[in-house]
Amino acid sequence: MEQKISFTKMHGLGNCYIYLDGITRDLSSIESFPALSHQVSDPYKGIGSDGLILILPSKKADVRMRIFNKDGSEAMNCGNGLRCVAKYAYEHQLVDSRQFAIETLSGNKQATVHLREGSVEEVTVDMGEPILERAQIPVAGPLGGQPVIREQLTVDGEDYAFTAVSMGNPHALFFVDAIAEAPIHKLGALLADTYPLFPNGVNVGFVEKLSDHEVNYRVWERGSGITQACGTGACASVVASILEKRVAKDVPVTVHLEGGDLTIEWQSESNHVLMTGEAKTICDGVYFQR
Ligand SMILES: N[C@H](CCC[C@H](N)C(=O)O)C(=O)O
Repeated sequence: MEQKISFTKMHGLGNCYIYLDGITRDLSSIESFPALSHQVSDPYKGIGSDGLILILPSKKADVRMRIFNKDGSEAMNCGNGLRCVAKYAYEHQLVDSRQFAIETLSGNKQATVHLREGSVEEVTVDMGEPILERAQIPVAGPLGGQPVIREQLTVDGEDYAFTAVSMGNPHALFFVDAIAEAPIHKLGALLADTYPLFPNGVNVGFVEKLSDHEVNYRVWERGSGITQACGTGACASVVASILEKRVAKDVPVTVHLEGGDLTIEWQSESNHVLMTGEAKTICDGVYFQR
């Protein structure tokens, strides 16, 4: 039986999701969110997106975000999604302040978001602490709390080095001399979803340092493939750049992504990572699920 599902399509730097409001609407008639994410993400038979995001009531924070990739897998966090949830919740009066907390599945439990004064399209998110312990990211291999910094990886006879960071979701960062030459298709397709070294899969990122406060970053996302932008990945790219001593802490770094720029800062005092960038609404609509 067909059911009509109201949605809002939003993006952060071109990383677009279908957002369902589970606070003012009842989503209990939807049988499977993973299946719905796969359906709506299809650009020809669905709406076209990088996945599905639910805005839900929370017992621990002001609102709760759940995020599903194109392939239906549920992720622990989504930076671009957090900025768009912040915009949606404020504009739809689901919260009564420009600053509030959003619960995610991330180990950091919740992110604090702040809509910049005078704007509903510029959001700063306190993403909490990066997770660097190998087993927590997770990366397979010797147990222990050591961070994974410039670990060697040989693929088809080619040697690579990566640094691994979790922002609640796992990222492997490869530094390249020129982002245009990053082996994003080769390593993305191989590592993102079923490679044994990454038991939960991994978002595969490529970073080119441009200056002490500027990097280029591109990504093949776990569960969604190449996207225009990845907020948690941009955070991970700056953390990895600092771990590899390419840039310094406490410096706002401009991360240039395919879809635009984010400003990321890893602060020494709090050990938290701050992310600032846009959040845009594309359209409201009704999806006919069959
Ligand atoms: N594909 C990611 C989730 C989406 C993250 C990204 N779109 C962001 O903005 O952080 C994962 O499976 O961990």
